[in-house]
Amino acid sequence: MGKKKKGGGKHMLKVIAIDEQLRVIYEDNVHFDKDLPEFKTQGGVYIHGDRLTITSPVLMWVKALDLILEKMKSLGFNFSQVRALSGAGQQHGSVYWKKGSVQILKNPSSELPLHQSLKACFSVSNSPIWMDSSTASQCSALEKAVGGAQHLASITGSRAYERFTGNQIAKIYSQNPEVYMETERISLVSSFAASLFLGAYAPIDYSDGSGMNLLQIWKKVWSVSCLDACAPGLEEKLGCPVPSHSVLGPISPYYSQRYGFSPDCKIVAFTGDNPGEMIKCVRFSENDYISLGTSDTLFLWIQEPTPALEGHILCNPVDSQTYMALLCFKNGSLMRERIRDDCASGSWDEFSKALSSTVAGNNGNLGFYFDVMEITPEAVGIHRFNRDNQKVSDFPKEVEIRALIEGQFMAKRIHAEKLGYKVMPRTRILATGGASHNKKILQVLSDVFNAPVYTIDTANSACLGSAYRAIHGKTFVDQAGLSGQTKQKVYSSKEDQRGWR
Ligand SMILES: Nc1ncnc2c1ncn2[C@@H]1O[C@H](COP(=O)(O)OP(=O)(O)O)[C@@H](O)[C@H]1O
Ligand SMILES: O=C(CO)[C@@H](O)[C@H](O)COP(=O)(O)O
Repeated sequence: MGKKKKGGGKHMLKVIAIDEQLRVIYEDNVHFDKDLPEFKTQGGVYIHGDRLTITSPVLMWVKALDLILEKMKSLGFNFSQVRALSGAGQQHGSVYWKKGSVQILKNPSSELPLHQSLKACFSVSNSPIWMDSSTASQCSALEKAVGGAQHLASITGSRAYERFTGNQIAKIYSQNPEVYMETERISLVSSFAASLFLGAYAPIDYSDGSGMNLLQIWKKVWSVSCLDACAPGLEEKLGCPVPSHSVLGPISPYYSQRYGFSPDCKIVAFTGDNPGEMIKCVRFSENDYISLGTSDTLFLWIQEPTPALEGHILCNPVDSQTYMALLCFKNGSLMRERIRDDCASGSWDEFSKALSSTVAGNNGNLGFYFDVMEITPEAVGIHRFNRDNQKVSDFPKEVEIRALIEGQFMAKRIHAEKLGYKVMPRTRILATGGASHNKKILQVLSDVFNAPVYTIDTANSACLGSAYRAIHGKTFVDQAGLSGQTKQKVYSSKEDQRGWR
């Protein structure tokens, strides 16, 4: 069974149950705004007056869990059959447990919904989440304390980001030291949800822990210099990080008494939504995954990462010896749509025809297209260069279309390679999102990466990934046949078409 504290956003809690054949046998969700209107959130969050501070009420998450379990019970779901349970939560968000709360967490009354027992357990009632960008000063201080942005990236996999948990904790400590002192444990959203099932503070897993600017990703221990730069006594409040597939222990007796779970049901470490999605999409083999949705996101399997100022390196949730790179490009589909409207009369068919009528390499014509400030790299504007490397102000329409698509994919490959990514003979790219319906676009992707491209279905990815990890954690991976994957090979690179390399 897998649970996830978001879903195509951060606005719902989802549940999926799978059987031994990995078939989905139950699926449901609780929508925070609609099903829990008493919290008055919008999209599951509160946007504060400064427009920078963004939080979610922690008790809303607990109440959502009560609601979804009650719903399953009333529909006759057989909890006693659940052998293992895991989950994924939006990355970076943090939960602050008040001193003494562990006793309540250990032993809540099975007569009451959990949110009633836990209502006084949180020293911060509104949890900072990944959308928050109010910690610019803490980010500069952290980079300065450890010797610069690149040095921080070399330790933790990322330079300082405002949403990353260490900077959020530093802000709470500097603004409310008494609240920080009153806190006995700090959880990520993922380890918080795991704690609710475990009836004890669940450890943070390596993969989600890599989104904090605090974990030394090589030795997989907290970095003392980062901890010290954020707040005093932090190590104790975080607990020891663990591998993402760790079995944390049996489910809390509360769930056996209230819902009929077997006392043998195991809780497998929860992780972040992006690592969870990686697990679902690549399953347990070394694939790379590109989501071509509103924005373009790359999830890459990396053996020897070289953290850079752009992009994130996280510990790999599937294989603790390797890493995953996460790269996000804001100018994805909306940029493609704009060029489609300008150069192909708003028609994807015409856009595709332009790609077919031009040659790979675009006769040396190249462009960078950023209608909005890009994340990777931080740049804006449209920049075109001809075969003589001269800046030009426009291209013929079909050259423009190819320059856009080749430019977008070359940027992805170059930024990925900066992070240590290597295209290998075994490289396979799994593509998803709206633009993955366009085979001409996928052909360019395949040519640029010189690797075969497959399309995959990613509905409920992070949630399903959690359910797979529940099985993975219980180590009956082989019996369950987790190496299979429903996907469709759509395009081969030119080299691949000549035979298997
Ligand atoms: N045939 C197509 N060719 C290229 N892009 C497409 C095509 N069909 C849809 N898209 C793009 O897919 C985008 C939506 O992708 P989707 O994965 O649904 O987005 P989201 O990230 O919001 O989930 C649209 O913005 C659209 O530009
Ligand atoms: O900040 C990040 C990744 O670094 C986000 O991906 C969060 O993990 C939540 O994302 P969505 O709910 O929008 O997918």
